[in-house]
Amino acid sequence: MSVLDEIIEGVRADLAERQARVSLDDLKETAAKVPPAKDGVAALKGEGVAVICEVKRSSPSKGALAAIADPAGLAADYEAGGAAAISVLTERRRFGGSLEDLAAVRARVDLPVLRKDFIVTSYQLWEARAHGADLVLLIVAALEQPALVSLVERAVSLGLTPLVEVHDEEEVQRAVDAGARIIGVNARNLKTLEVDRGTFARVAPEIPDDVVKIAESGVRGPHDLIAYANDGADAVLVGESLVTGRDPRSAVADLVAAGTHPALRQGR
Ligand SMILES: O=C(O)c1ccccc1NCC(=O)[C@H](O)[C@H](O)COP(=O)(O)O
Repeated sequence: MSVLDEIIEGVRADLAERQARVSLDDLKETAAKVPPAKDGVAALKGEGVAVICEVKRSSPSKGALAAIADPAGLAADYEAGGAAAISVLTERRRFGGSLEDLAAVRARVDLPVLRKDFIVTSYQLWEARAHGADLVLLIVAALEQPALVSLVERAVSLGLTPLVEVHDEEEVQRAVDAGARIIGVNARNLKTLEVDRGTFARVAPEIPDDVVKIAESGVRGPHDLIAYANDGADAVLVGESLVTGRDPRSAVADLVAAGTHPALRQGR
């Protein structure tokens, strides 16, 4: 069984518990009271390279990263540093996240918030909306094509912006066919967990011009952002280096400064 399969097995078990506790009707009722979702595409397609900052306590590849007792406080620091959006890992077993983290972050920041999880059913989309998410991650490698198409459509119908994650050229085609307007190329191989920063440069040319391109994983600092930007990234998604650093706010500010530097614009 691959790491991805193992993660999804755990996600399904946790999901079954939540579904037994909270009916879909109740979730829909809660979602109806939440303010409308913010436009994820608009937030990520600005002048410079947008920086999406992640709330990430642990990971399958690295184990424990940071305790993050106050995820909303961390998100507020990210916002003050100039983040374009906040990614909240809500998977519990491997990443130490929760829907409570998502709701807390939503209540604290004005930025678009991404529910980053392993979404396999529309129930999880309703959960995302009910807890205030604006965007949701859909991983092509985790979904058969009919399920991907239906989750993209359902997400959009709920006002959510899907960020569709790919790892190779074939998955780009599937994401485009499913109607993705934002595609994230994850440099982390979900079978080996190794990060290959060259993945974005190989895969991004297959993504149509009108689709927002996000480089995910492996950003250690401004030099990695600049490399991804030179390969065509509209945005980067950063977790580990921010949560393990001493000053997340200034680390984000450094990334944002690099992403808006005039010299970068000339080459794009
Ligand atoms: O981070 C992992 O080990 C991981 C393993 C398996 C599936 C997903 C995983 N991470 C999710 C992400 O995509 C990253 O959290 C995100 O791109 C940020 O990456 P990084 O800046 O390298 O923490």
